[in-house]
Order: sequence, then C-alpha cells, then structure tokens
Amino acid sequence: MCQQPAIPLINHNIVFYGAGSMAEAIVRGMIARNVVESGKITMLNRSSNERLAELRSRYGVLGTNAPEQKTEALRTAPVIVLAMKPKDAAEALRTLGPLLSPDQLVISVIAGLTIRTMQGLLGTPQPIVRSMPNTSSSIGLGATGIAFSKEVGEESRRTALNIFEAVGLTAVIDEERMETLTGISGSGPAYIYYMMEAMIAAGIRGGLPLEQSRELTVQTVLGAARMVQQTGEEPASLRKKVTSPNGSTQAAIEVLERGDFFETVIAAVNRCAERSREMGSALENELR
Ligand SMILES: NC(=O)C1=CN([C@@H]2O[C@H](COP(=O)(O)OP(=O)(O)OC[C@H]3O[C@@H](n4cnc5c(N)ncnc54)[C@H](O)[C@@H]3O)[C@@H](O)[C@H]2O)C=CC1
Ligand SMILES: O=C(O)[C@@H]1CCC=N1
Repeated sequence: MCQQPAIPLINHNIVFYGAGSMAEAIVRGMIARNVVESGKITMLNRSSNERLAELRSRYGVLGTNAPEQKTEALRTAPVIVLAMKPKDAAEALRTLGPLLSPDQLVISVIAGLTIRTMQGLLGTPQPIVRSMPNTSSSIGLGATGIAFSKEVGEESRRTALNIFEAVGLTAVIDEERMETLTGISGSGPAYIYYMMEAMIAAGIRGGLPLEQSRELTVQTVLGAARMVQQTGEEPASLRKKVTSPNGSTQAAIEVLERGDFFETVIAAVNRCAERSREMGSALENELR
C-alpha cells in the first residue's frame, strides 16, 4: 500500500472569507488528510445561508452569515484565506483592513491580485501570502504557487506551506511569475478537462457507449500523467514511444499539428496569464 507522507497538523483557526469552489476544494483536501480539526475552520460567504449549511453538514466546519459573528471571526482568526472572486475583492479587503491586528496572516487565492494591491486596499502592511492553488486540492493532488510578502515571518511561512502541502504540491515562486503559473496549474485543469471532453465525444461519435468512452479517457489521462511522474522521462520521449513511424498515432499527431496544437496551448497559457494581469490591474485601479 502506498502511504502518503505525514503532514504537520495545523493548530490555528482558519477563516475562509469566501466559501465557493476553491475554498471548498482546500477545506475538503485538508479534512480528508486529517491535518486540521473541522471545528477550527470557519467559512464565510456573502449571503447564502444554504451554501453555508451545506458546508457545515458536509465537513463539520463552522459557517456563519450573521454580521457580528463574521466580524468577530475576521477580527480574531490567526489565518484568513481570501477566496472570493476578483470583482468582490476590493470591497472585502476595505472592510477587512480595519478589523485586523498586525500578526494576522492573510492568504489570498485570488487570481491577479498582487500583494501591493492587497496591502493598499487593506490599508495596513499586513503579512500576506499570495497563492494560486487549483481545484485538485480537494483530492490532495493540488498544485499551488506561493509568494510571500516581506512581512511574513518564518512561523507564518510554515503555516501557509502546511496548509497547501496538505492538499498537494507547492512551489514557492517570485510574485512576478504568479500569472504564468496561473496559466499552467491554476487554470490548467480546465484545459485537460476540455481535452477529455473532446476525447469522450470522439469515442461516442465512433460508436463507443458514453460510459466506456469516459472510462477509457480518464484512465488514459491518469496513466499518461503517472507515466511522466513515475518514469521521470520527458513527455516528448514518452510520446515517441507511442508513435510508430507512419502509424495511427503519427497520423493523429499530424492532425493536431495542422491545428497548431502546441502553439495554441502556449497561446492559451499566455492569454490566461494576460487576463490575470488585467484582473490585477483592475483591482490596482481601486487604489486610486
Ligand atoms: N475555481 C478555481 O479553479 C480557482 C479559483 N481561484 C480563485 O479563487 C477565488 C474564488 O473562486 P471560486 O471559488 O471559483 O469562486 P466562487 O464563485 O465559487 O466562490 C466565491 C465565494 O466568495 C463569496 N463572496 C463574495 N464576496 C464576498 C464577501 N464580500 N464576503 C464574503 N464572501 C464573499 C461568494 O459568496 C462565494 O461563496 C477567485 O478569486 C479565483 O481567482 C484560484 C485558483 C483556482
Ligand atoms: O478562472 C479563473 O479566473 C480562476 C483562476 C484560476 C482558475 N480559475
């Protein structure tokens, strides 16, 4: 049996400010790995009591929409994870700033939002961790980019790393690289799912039942990722081993090349990064 390495327990109360897909993915991943007691997690959203009830019953976490309780949770939590959409972030940060004391750690998962903008909107030089996780965190297979503001001390760095290491791989990077990382691993699952949608559709059009087409596609993607991971071989070398000269794979790859597959994927990653920067600039404009 394959045992996952022990992950340090997280002893801090953590407030998730925003209780959508990404917050849930991290919470689900942490709880599944038993790295935090569910009672230490509080989830807040803007208005949906139904959503909070769902999260409370699914994970045993705390969740509230009552304004005084929300304020109290934000005022006292040693760790606050910002997990709302970029369009909601400026207002949330302006509300949060006056509630914070200097030692509270703010971890953002918000695409594009820079540390400088966060500190400006908060109005305090708060210790900030800018991260870019992905939704595979929910099954412990996330990939998270992390950058620290200079105010983040050693203990807080460890806390942030413990949270994201509990739900997958982490990469500490310069903040300037965060948009590129978003294009690869933050949004990347969506490109793979899109490819899978197309493969499943092709199977169905070729006469396979939906379920078989789906299972074969899933196993193929899983197997390919594992092959790269376990053999340590480059994807290009593994591809060559599938591609017999003048065979069926070569014929398929030629079609992908005619569609400029390689450059199209790179263009998609670049556009993702550019869009993240645009969202970041829109938030930076809120400082004026
Ligand atoms: N979904 C993904 O794959 C990833 C998302 N992200 C980032 O995570 C953030 C959240 O994305 P999703 O979870 O997909 O969005 P979502 O729409 O599923 O969730 C957003 C949540 O924020 C809450 N919210 C909005 N304004 C609020 C406020 N003022 N106070 C409290 N709660 C508030 C909403 O009620 C909702 O629960 C985004 O900034 C996105 O850039 C980062 C990596 C991957
Ligand atoms: O689409 C988005 O903006 C977010 C950021 C990375 C994944 N989802």
